[in-house]
Amino acid sequence: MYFSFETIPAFVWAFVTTYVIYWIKNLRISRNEPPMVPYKFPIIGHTLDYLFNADKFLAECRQKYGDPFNLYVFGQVTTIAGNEIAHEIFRTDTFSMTSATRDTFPLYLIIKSLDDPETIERMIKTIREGITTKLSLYTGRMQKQLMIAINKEIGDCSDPKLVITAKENFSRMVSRPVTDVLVGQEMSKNEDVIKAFADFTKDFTAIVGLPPILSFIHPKVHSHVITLPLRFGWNPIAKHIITVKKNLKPVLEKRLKDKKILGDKYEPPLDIIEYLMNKPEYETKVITDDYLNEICELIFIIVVASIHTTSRHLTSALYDFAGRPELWDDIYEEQVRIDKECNGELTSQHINKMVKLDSFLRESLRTFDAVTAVPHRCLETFTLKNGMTIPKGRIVQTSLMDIHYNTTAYGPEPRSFLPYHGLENNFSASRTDKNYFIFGSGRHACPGRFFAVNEIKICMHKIILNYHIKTPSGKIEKKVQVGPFVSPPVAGLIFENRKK
Ligand code: HEM
Repeated sequence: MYFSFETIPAFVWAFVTTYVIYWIKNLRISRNEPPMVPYKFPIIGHTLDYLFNADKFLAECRQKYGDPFNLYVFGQVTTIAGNEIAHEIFRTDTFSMTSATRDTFPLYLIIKSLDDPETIERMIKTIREGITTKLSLYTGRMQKQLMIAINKEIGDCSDPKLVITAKENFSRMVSRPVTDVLVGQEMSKNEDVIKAFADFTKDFTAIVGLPPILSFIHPKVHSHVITLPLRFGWNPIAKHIITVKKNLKPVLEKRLKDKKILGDKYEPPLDIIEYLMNKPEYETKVITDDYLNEICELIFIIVVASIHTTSRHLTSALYDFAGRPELWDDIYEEQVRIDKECNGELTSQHINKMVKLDSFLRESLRTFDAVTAVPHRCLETFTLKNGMTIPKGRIVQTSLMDIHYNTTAYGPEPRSFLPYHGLENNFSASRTDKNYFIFGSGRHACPGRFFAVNEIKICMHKIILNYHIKTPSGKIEKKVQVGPFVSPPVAGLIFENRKK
């Protein structure tokens, strides 16, 4: 094709015209839709308010326009659902979280089986049958792994020690029991595997976690550009999968061999790889590369869902504890009493007795401060009970602030930390309800929440028993707010051995 500099203006005009047509078309709001909040600047819409003033801005919109309302953010109309509407969105399969996160978190490019809806169903079943129903059998092992992790990552603090939590040490802490449960006790001794699981999500997010600036053109442009390096073979996180595959292969082969030799006398280890090997769809006589890939992909999807989430909330709960000296004695006393009762060997019953710690954790999860979370895409035009219509393709963001800080459920000061609200109202940390969406809601509510809450409780129980914990400022440390997203504080925590 002939190309000259004279053709450039033509290209620019074509681009601008296409874009303006797309923009006008995209902004067409049908009659029964939630109200569109007015904005000053075309194309930019509400993006700046959403990025730099999300909490206050959304609260003002909610007050003026009710629940739900529409914003124009990063070139897309987005519906914001709060405490009156969100449970309707979460209750129906017409809205999908998997579809909504496809463009912003394209994990399917690394883990190909994610493209098959059956994989998600299989994973959820695996978590429910292989972890949640067996949770009591894992307690001893989780405790052992967490003690190893605490000694390694925090260690002896005869003198006060500042531990920088923004490093990976807390995800390694969480990664140990997860490794034990997923790939077995033998592999949980392997530091490379623990590191591979701990670092996988962080490394993936580092590649794809750019602000969706190109979504102003189209969300697909953003997702295609951020994944370019992956598509062209630069895949720095493949090394984690290779590490796990290399170490997993001999373990699976030994299990197959033992089963063959021992027959009925074979004692199946309790872990997810054994659970999978006994499922008809994973039955095999030989560990081929395809087989290894299939098992590894499922394991890594569980890793992505579990480690980063749990370690963020463990870290945040430790900061919440460290910044509130008025709670230290009360919660410590509960841990001492339970420790004496179980002689240092926790069982599920003992974890259930940590009611103050559980209530404290629920409050830490409630006040985590993410403004919006858990986006869902509308798969078919949907009419809400109030008669409003959400069109096909629309992304609906959940206004966690509106749900978690509503005065009807949490009283006149819903933003204050109410450590025993859960205990007084019989709401455990893992129980979802319409005023507590940290684990989602409805049929797709997080299936790993019982495991996550147990892991955080065991870890906090052991840390509180062994250390005094303070913040460097002696006050409550601020979380890191980036637009509507939030991360735990980064000031570090000061640990000091308790005198026994
Ligand atoms: C504190 C830690 C965790 C938090 C805050 C968390 C939060 C969430 C949320 C908000 C959802 C979306 C729920 C919905 O759409 O209604 C979810 C889904 C999910 N979570 Fe978790 N999660 C955590 C830990 C875990 C763990 C440890 C596992 C695995 C062992 C896990 C596995 C999953 C899976 C498989 C889904 C998808 C469920 C579905 O689509 O049906 N999560 N999680």
